[in-house]
Amino acid sequence: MTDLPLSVRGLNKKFGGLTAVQDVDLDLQAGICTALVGPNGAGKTTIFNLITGNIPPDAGEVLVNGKPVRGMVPHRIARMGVARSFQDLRLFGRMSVRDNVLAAIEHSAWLWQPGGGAARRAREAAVDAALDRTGLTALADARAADLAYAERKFLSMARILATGGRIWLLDEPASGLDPHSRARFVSLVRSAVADGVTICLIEHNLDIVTELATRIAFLDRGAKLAEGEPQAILRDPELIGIYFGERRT
Ligand SMILES: Nc1ncnc2c1ncn2[C@@H]1O[C@H](COP(=O)(O)OP(=O)(O)OP(=O)(O)O)[C@@H](O)[C@H]1O
Repeated sequence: MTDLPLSVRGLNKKFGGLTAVQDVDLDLQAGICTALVGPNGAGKTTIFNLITGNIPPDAGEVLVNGKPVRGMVPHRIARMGVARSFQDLRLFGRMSVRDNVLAAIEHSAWLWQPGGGAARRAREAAVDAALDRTGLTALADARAADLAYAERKFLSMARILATGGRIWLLDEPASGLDPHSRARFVSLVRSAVADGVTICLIEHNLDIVTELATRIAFLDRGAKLAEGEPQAILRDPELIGIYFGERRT
């Protein structure tokens, strides 16, 4: 057993003959940002999918606050405080910005309760706070499909914020952002970390990784090759060679 917010032990996943995740151990330490770094196809998103119950592992265990989650459906794991974003965002395009955030709460959060004025006010307050922190208040009534690219990315962050989850799994949340939006994103994540949120970040931009991550787990072809402080990992010539495509034999 462990007191860590999130721990992964001996995780394995094959898709047909392809080993996507191989014997991965990973500990997310409380209140820091841990980055998963590795080339395309290294298994990073699959690890998120295994943690959140979106796909079942072939072997291994995921512990949330020390509790095994094997066999639980995704919304149950989300209610334990695990909030995630997807590369493809998965917004409801025809719904308003506000309703997108509300839907995230109602599907996954511990704030959700079936009824009652107090519960409804708590949900509305959580939505308002999330829109405020992501700079989307003025767009609350816009359709998600009508948002600009960066605004959609921030909407995805607002959905996470509103759940009140204390463990965030962020899958390339800053990809494609312009420099101004990227700086806003970095400051949003920093303030969450300062609030004690535990974050696991999949990110290809190593500048953002350096800015946000206290630890890096480096993956390649499903296996964790190294874990440590960013300075150590990002200065390792072998890992950097793998990252930029100089394949090992
Ligand atoms: N549902 C699936 N069915 C079959 N193969 C899959 C499935 N999901 C992922 N894979 C394969 O598993 C491997 C790991 O994929 P994954 O998306 O986890 O990598 P990644 O490190 O997140 O890559 P990227 O940085 O490109 O997003 C890849 O070879 C991918 O094609």
